[in-house]
Amino acid sequence: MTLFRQNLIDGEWVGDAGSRNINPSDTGDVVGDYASAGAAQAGQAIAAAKAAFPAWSRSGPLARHAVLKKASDEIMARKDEIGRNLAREEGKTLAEGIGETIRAAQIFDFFAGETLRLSGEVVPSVRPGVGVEITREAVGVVGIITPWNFPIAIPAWKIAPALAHGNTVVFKPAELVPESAWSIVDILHRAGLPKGVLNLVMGKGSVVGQAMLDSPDVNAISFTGSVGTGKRVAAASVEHMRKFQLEMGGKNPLVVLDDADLAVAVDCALNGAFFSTGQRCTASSRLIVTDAIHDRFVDALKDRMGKLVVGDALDAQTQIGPVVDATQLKQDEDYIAIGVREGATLAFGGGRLDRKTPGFYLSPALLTEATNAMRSSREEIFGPVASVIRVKDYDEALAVANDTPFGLTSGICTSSLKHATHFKRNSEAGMVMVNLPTAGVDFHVPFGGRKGSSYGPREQGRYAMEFYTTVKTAYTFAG
Ligand SMILES: NC(=O)C1=CN([C@@H]2O[C@H](COP(=O)(O)OP(=O)(O)OC[C@H]3O[C@@H](n4cnc5c(N)ncnc54)[C@H](OP(=O)(O)O)[C@@H]3O)[C@@H](O)[C@H]2O)C=CC1
Ligand SMILES: O=C(O)CCC(=O)C(=O)O
Repeated sequence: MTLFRQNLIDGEWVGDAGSRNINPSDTGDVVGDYASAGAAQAGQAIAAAKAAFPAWSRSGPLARHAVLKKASDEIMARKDEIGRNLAREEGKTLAEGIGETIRAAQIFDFFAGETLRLSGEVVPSVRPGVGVEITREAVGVVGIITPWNFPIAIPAWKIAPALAHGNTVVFKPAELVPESAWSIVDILHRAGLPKGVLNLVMGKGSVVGQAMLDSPDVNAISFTGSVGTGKRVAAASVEHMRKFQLEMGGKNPLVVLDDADLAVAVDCALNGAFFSTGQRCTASSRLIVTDAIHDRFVDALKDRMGKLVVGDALDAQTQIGPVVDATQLKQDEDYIAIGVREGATLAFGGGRLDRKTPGFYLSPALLTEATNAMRSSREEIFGPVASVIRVKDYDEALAVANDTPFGLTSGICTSSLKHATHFKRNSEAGMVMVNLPTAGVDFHVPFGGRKGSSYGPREQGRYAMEFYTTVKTAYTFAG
């Protein structure tokens, strides 16, 4: 019998089956059927969150700590099962799926701790006899809209701080990956959240997401996804004068200098560009390589790419799973063709692969002799495709790295302290890596970028409080 999952609205599981979840490694495998909310149900979820807000925002830290800690413990205890489901619905490998599930458990644990670390300030006024208190309050109803590429970690790093700081939530996950989203909502619900505090509205972005954008009762929206949808979130949020936070694309550079350790550089490129099938906003899609190491780097990278095992995400041997769906596969292929038309050389991969099961398998692709002006070097591809751009020296590498509309992550492989230090200071990115892949970040420190990649306060770690709280300054005349 096919699994069927419903939406959670005001503490009740509701809705008829409306959308089917398919395994991208085997399109004949149905993960389950899922409710698909309409605008009316989105409205009910928002109303429930609004009604639940006064009590939840006044609940003490211990009540919030208990729920978040319990959720963390259950996610960790069920990491293999939840991680396997994640790999089955999204297509990242079993190891990546389990790793991401562990990361979600760690995030809930971190924010359980945050509930006990909340603090304010008491400062003397410039006026005698007056005291000033600076406190943080919950924002209200937070709309959370998430993408398909990190089906459990991204919902976790938005939902956990929202709840920890006393907000109520309306959560709309990506339609492609509802099982992971459903699992964490089910776990949090059973962990003891009062009704209405967390509402799940699976459904189409153009319907459910849009209803959230259009509602005056949604006080803040945290969004991760494409630049196009991010701009819609921004425009609608300005209209309603609400807080909003956007995490969007990247065109992240990995600079490889002549003095780099070749093995480290190739590891960083392979991991950053192709792991998770390149479907990370932090992926290294531009490999900017100085002249003297260029040919050795390309040869060594091609050699390693040739050994990558591309296959069914649930097969323990697989290193690169399938692309998430047919639309994304076509986008990847289109960009490879665009790169070649613009003059790059397809030095490795780029073709569809046949495997035992029908799936969206693409051989990781390397474009060489690329320039930074090519569309394939400027626009986010979001697949296992990287371009190598040859430069003469560090100065040119830095200029090319910064010449992009995006600014999420950047990386440099070098043994020079001088260049590493200069790059950390001068890279126009929110996160900078030295001798590390551009993708794969810690869960307890700020995450976010500059320019077209991000808007609003940082996510994750203590810095998340900036978005999920609002500051109040209170003056008291005590005589
Ligand atoms: N920065 C990142 O981490 C990500 C970047 N991307 C980029 O975006 C491209 C397209 O991916 P895609 O999944 O279509 O990205 P979208 O921006 O369309 O999707 C992200 C989320 O927004 C929702 N959404 C869609 N339309 C609206 C709307 N009008 N109002 C409110 N919410 C809406 C989606 O719902 P639903 O999909 O369920 O309809 C999903 O939950 C990728 O190829 C990649 O380049 C994609 C994912 C993550
Ligand atoms: O690289 C990471 O660890 C996180 C990437 C991410 O958040 C994303 O691709 O949306």
